[in-house]
Amino acid sequence: MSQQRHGSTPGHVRGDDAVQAFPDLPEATIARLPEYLRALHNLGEAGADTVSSEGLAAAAGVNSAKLRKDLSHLGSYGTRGVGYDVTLLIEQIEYVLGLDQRRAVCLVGLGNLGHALAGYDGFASRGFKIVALFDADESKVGEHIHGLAVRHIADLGRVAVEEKIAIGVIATPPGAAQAVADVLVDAGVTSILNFAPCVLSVPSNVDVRKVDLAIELQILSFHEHRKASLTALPGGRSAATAGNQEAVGS
Ligand SMILES: NC(=O)c1ccc[n+]([C@@H]2O[C@H](COP(=O)([O-])OP(=O)(O)OC[C@H]3O[C@@H](n4cnc5c(N)ncnc54)[C@H](O)[C@@H]3O)[C@@H](O)[C@H]2O)c1
Repeated sequence: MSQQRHGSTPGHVRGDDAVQAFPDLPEATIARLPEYLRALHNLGEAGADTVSSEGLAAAAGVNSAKLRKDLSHLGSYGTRGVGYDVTLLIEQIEYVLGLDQRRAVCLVGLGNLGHALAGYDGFASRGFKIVALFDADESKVGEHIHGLAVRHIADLGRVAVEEKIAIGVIATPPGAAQAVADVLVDAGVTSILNFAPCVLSVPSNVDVRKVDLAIELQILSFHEHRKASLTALPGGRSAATAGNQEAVGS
């Protein structure tokens, strides 16, 4: 997943109180915090009270030096010989990510992808509630998907205010995505997750994150290409010993 930046202050993520409280938090660290959180939740569910930096790094798929540096930005250093308190660290990361407040999400475009996203449990279990669905196709309006009725995109402005929508997810064809982004922005939504393969133009106070699985596949294709050229080198140097793991979205 990539982030579109806006405005005259590159690197500054706007509209997020938690991040404003940590102005020096590097973007790459922010991107890894959800990985740590997921690993910590799994460890907590497995009964762990504490975890070493090596244990947490392995569970999150990063190296432990990077993890310690990331967590030091939050003022979290763990206890020598004991490690990090799992519950405390979960609370701390949730606070930084602003997950202590439940954020209402709307989804625009209820085609193949939109249907799958609307039924995805992973949003609710991680603190995001899809409160409204919108589409421009009259034949879809009124359809119930996982308990929510699809509304017409023309109602988005009113519903966004009523439901205090914080984040808009775009799952329309790329040709419609800019118009949908404009509607979201006019409705006061300042965070957009864009699944359409296009660049959106938005005001400087709006944050856009883009998800494009095809780009991730292209990056993997590059690694395949590189591995093939390395094994073809004289001496057959293989890259297979140094696997790289990067979360989709980082
Ligand atoms: N990010 C990814 O990895 C990924 C993966 C698959 C698809 N996609 C993208 O997601 C988008 C949706 O794909 P899909 O297969 O679900 O398409 P789809 O054609 O099945 O669905 C698109 C939906 O958007 C609605 N729509 C069109 N214009 C609209 C508008 N102005 N306002 C509101 N709704 C509108 C349509 O009525 C339809 O229901 C596409 O842009 C596609 O390229 C991204």
